[in-house]
Amino acid sequence: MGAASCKNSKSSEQNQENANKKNITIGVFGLDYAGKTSTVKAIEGSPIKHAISTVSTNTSIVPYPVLTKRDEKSHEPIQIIDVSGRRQFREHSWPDYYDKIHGLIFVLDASEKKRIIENKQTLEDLLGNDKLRDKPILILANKQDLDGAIEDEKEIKRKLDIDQLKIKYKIEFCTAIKNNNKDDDSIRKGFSWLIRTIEANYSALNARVVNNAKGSNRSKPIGSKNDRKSDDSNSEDEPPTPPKRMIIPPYSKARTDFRPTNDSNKLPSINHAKNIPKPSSRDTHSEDDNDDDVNYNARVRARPVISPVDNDDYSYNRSSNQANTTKSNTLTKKKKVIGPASNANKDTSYKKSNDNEPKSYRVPYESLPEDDSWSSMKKTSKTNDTLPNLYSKSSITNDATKKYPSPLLRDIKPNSSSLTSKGSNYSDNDDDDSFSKRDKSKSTFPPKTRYDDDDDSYKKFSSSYSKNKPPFTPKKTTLGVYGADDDDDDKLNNKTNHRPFGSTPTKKLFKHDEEDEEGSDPFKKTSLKLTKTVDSDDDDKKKTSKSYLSSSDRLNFDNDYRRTTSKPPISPAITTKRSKDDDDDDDSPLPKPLSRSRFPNDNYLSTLSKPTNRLIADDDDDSYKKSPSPYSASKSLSTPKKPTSSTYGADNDDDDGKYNTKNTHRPFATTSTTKKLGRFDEEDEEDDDDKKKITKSYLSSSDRSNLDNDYRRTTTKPPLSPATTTKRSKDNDDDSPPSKSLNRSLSTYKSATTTKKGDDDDDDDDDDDYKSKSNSKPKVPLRFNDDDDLPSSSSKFGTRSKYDDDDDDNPSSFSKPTIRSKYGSDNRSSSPLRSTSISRKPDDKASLSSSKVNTRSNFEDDDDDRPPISSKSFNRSKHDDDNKSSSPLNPKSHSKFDDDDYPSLSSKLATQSPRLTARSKFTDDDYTSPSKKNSFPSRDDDYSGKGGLRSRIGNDDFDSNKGGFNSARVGSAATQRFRPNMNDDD
Ligand SMILES: Nc1nc2c(ncn2[C@@H]2O[C@H](COP(=O)(O)OP(=O)(O)OP(=O)(O)O)[C@@H](O)[C@H]2O)c(=O)[nH]1
Ligand SMILES: [Mg+2]
Repeated sequence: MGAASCKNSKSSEQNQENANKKNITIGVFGLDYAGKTSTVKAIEGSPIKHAISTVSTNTSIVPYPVLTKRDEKSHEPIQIIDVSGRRQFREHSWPDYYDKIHGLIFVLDASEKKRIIENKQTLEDLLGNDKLRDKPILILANKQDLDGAIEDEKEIKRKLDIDQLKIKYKIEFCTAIKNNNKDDDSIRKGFSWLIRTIEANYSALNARVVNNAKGSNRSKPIGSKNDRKSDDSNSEDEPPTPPKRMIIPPYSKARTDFRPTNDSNKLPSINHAKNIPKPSSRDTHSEDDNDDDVNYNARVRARPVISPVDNDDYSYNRSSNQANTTKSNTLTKKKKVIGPASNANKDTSYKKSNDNEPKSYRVPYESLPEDDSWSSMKKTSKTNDTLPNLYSKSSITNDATKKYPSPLLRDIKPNSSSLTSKGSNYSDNDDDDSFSKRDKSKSTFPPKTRYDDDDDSYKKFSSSYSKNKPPFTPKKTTLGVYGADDDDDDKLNNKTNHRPFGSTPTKKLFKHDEEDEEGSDPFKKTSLKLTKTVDSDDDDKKKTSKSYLSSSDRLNFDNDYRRTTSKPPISPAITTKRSKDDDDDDDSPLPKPLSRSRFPNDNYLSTLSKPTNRLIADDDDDSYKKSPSPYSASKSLSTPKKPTSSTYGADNDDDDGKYNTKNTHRPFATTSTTKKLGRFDEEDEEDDDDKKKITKSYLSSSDRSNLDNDYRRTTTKPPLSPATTTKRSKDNDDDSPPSKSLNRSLSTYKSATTTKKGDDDDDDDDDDDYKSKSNSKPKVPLRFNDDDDLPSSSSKFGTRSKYDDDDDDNPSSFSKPTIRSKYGSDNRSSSPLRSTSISRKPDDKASLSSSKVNTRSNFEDDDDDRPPISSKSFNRSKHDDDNKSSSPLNPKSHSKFDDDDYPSLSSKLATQSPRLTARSKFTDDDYTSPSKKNSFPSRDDDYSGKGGLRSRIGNDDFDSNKGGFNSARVGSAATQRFRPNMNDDD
């Protein structure tokens, strides 16, 4: 009896423990380059010095920040979803995770004041989303180590307009990266707060998560083993089935079907470029997608990339956007591209793609360790998450679910937990404290942190928890282990010292696009693959990362590509140029002075100097000119984005109901974490119009970049003469009807000008830029006024205009036009040289990916992001983008997140040499003067950019960074170089 009772009590105790276990999922959001990934690494206990831009989504499992071993037992590890901050991801991928997370972390680059408005809007969108309503949020003002970083909490609150935020939030000032052995404990402190807060409200929060999961057809909580298992089997053997509920956006009808019904679990989420073969879909996701107009030919030939999922997402977004915002312009086109052909063949295509793909690629996918037990998690494997891509039908801003009034306005339900009642959850309570602490720590750097105590252990630990997907199962919730007291942080920290957040290897799912041009079937080219990479060592990772981070490394990659390329570069000039850029070019007799990454614009100059323009050579040029721009239509459809929180309706409490409903309509569909846009069917080539559409819609920056790469390989034709390019740009001005987009852009320009007249400072900049382009004058745009005082013109274009200020901050860039132009064009120019014929070697990437760093993104960035140099694309990006933003018809249509905003630098530079020049100058400065920001140049305001032209310009820089450079970002270091120091201006 005694034994039995003891046993019973023990089992009951275990049951209780299990019941108490909470599966918590945290989403990490923020603009690109904010430091999200770095933050996650820090939470994992393995801070890194250089992070690589995330292409899709990474899922990490970190140990619960426990105080005691018992706590450890009683808690499930925490799943952290690290998403890409790129605009397209923000719009299309982020919403997929909103209903799966219990809380979120918003990371912003506090040193990048130029993007503060963008941060504000992004945060606003997040908090305004019904799915995130009342979910606690930790706001991390990152990069405090950089000069000019906002250190004042009040200032942050004011700039982010969260003073009145009713939800539970906390602001922490942190430095996510390793900073000279100075550990910043604020991240973990904030994280602990977040977890505690979630636990305090776990029942309600988890109910929403679970309900949402159930609501979806494949409703299964994230990490559900069984589900994943079944899903996997399906994914392997069965063709994807269309999502049950599809919203067909006007332009993307054909495509919508195409999305696989796989569960998020089953579908691989894509992460870092390292796992993805060069031609991979990353491009599609790149922010630069806006430049879709870019060469259709290049795309089709060089690299068909498409993920059905992505397309679908876009379509979804688009539909939603149409209702509310202007964001989804390019997306629709993309859908078209994929369209019918894809539908017809989709099932078979999938299979084909799988069959055709190299086994090596398939293996990782098959071997997805979904069922890995916890022990397996401890393996040092690093995998990208398999997080599900839910169908996000709404963009961040446009989410249909956003019915609720701005979080700022709404009240929060009282939390049952003591914590809540205590109010500790609210940032106010902790803010001062934390802030003061932070200051202290700052002054007394390095502050003592648990890292300090147990660096070794924690480091070791970091990888131990990696798991592809945690076997999360919703369990009965109880009050958080943590007391109401927020002060637990210290304890937690202490604890954590001994038990640092284990890093979790992430599974990386990616779609592998075969470059088989043979296959007309787009699907054929696209395949979803799950790659599991095993990271043995943090050190190794670091090493790898370092190796890749350098621009030279990128160059190497490029070189590798080139080597792979069967065709030699066409023009010696180009070769020279290239050789210059690429350190690795053994073949090139020329010296390797600078890394391309550093001087993105080099190509540009070279291009100019070169007689021929690749774009011209393209067969599609004519068509492109003639082709109507579907884009414009889509744009016209787009509606101005909701500007502020005020827009949000009154607070609704129906979350659950809505949630469920939503879920029903939006089942977890997707799989691949990464959504990739841009899919090219060779069949499409037949139709010029289609081509055009496709090009526009699909040419994300990444795609463009890819195209570029492909281009280089394949392109046999020399680039057009600079004169031609210039002419083109001029033509645009002249109202020459090259394309609707151009016309539009033109009109936009005009309208912008008209509207702006008198606003030389802000809006005129755009015009100036435009003019300058045509004139080839590197004129420094007036637009670069400081931030916040945007003139009315800015308002026209939306919030972005506000960011114009930032640009102004970088006047120096203009002063250095020459340099910039020089470097800016590198990517492009090089691209044409490359011949498409060379199929990308997955191996290349694989090899790269082998580096445990998040190199994947790097690779993709490098190769893929490079936009093709086609003049079309340039013109288009420029004009289209501008048009959108500045279109008089849709004055506000320009959503801050428009893809256009991220036109590929190269594209713009190519065609708009004059403008580019000005731009380039700007960019160059940024690039050239990284010193301003400790080699962490802040990004241009371009993002935020003035709504209209200006933003584009700025964006262009960005794009170049992302598309060209970003894509090229091999390592964070390289990235840093690329990133313009806009902050410096401030
Ligand atoms: N100086 C400094 N640099 C940082 C800090 N945190 C991140 N970085 C750098 O900023 C760059 C971007 O960091 P990531 O962690 O990749 O940023 P992210 O938000 O994940 O960016 P995406 O994945 O592109 O969305 C990298 O070069 C990092 O090394 C910081 O606290 N201080
Ligand atoms: Mg990242």
